[in-house]
Amino acid sequence: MDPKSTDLRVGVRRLVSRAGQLTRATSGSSGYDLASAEDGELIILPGAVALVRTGLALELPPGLEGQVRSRSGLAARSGVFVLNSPGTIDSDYRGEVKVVLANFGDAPFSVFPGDRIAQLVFMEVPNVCLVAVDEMAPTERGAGGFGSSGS
Ligand SMILES: O=c1ccn([C@H]2C[C@H](O)[C@@H](COP(=O)(O)OP(=O)(O)OP(=O)(O)O)O2)c(=O)[nH]1
Ligand SMILES: [Mg+2]
Repeated sequence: MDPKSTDLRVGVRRLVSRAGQLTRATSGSSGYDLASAEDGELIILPGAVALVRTGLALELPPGLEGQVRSRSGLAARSGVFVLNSPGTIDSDYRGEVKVVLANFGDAPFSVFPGDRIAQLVFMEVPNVCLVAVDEMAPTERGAGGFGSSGS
């Protein structure tokens, strides 16, 4: 795809030859699919969690993060999901992107090299200026939370 002048440059480094390419299933997909770069089958037992290698490292520009999100098909069909979804890939991280994959299903789940196990969505992180305050503007919700609006 030809880069447009408005595109944010994201460097992608493949750490191992078996690492997949970051691609989107369709041009309208939000997420780039993350595939397993483990060197063999990985079996995640029911109730277990595995840290799955992607073999990829990213160079994100300041102000951009990567969010590691579950794939709904894996969640709906197998009960397999990204435990910490959305996982945060910090812009200053230069290590390997890994996926914390949990199996909530009732059967062992096999991950083979190249299997698409999660997706990566790029999101802009606004710069904020934190200011200590003693008073806050009142709102209708106030301190209500955790079901305060009813079931
Ligand atoms: O699903 C994830 C979540 C994080 N990371 C990597 C990239 C991220 O920049 C780094 C730190 O993530 P996080 O801040 O969530 O972890 P932490 O427990 O706060 O560790 P740290 O103290 O290193 O920030 O770990 C992943 O590869 N996959
Ligand atoms: Mg952290």
